[in-house]
Amino acid sequence: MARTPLMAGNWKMNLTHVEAVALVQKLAWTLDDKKHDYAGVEVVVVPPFTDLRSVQTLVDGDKLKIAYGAQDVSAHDAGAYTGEVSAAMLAKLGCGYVVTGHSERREYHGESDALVNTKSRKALDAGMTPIVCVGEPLEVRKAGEQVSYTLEQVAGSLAGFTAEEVAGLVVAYEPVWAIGTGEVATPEDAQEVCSAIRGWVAENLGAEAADAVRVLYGGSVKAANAAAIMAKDDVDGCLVGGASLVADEFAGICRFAELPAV
Ligand SMILES: O=C(CO)COP(=O)(O)O
Repeated sequence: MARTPLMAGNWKMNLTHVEAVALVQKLAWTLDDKKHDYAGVEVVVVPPFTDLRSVQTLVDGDKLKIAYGAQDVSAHDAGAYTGEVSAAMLAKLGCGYVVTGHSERREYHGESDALVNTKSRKALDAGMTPIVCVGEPLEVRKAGEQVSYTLEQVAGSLAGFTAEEVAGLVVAYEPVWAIGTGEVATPEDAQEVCSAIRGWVAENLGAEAADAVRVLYGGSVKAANAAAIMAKDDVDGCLVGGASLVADEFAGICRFAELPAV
């Protein structure tokens, strides 16, 4: 099965809603200007919560071919949870995606696989696609245990999901040591773990789900290295941090097919 490549820009805690509108406009303009027609690539931006309404208005008003999502979601449906944002609120804003279990949330907010599992379930039940993040810290990589470590996160984060549900979702492999460090994993490093994730899905949920689930790589992706990473069989897209804040750079990543895979 041909999986649609997905390029998602995680803006993290950057850009006001005013800046968000300018960036999405420039991104759309840059992609359209190249007559690229997105070449079958799904382009997604993941701004802070406060930007979502403005991005929705722009995307709907100008009928942009850019999807958007949120960086997190509450594990609760509604009620006395000060500061949290529910899946229903995000769905109402037209979010197609929700990032769950980003390593920054796992690290700074103590998010466990069980919590990531609940949040992913909330996103899915509200009709959005979770982008479930997994990946090992440097010590684990140094010990050569990146595959078993990451698969344990996958197993915990996806526990209880059916084969049909997993077929439709996205798993992002983001080795923590490659995030924001300029230290990009080699395409072979990315392929090793992305293929192990697909293998885990095959073993636990069947070949059909494994064939359909999209597995992204994230960590210091730029236009200059995207094509080589995307050339790997089990990498279906990228979750991009810093480079997604610059329209030309992110557009370059989305147009990876036109660039040499060096
Ligand atoms: O964490 C990331 C995306 O979610 C990766 O961030 P960088 O692309 O800035 O390394």
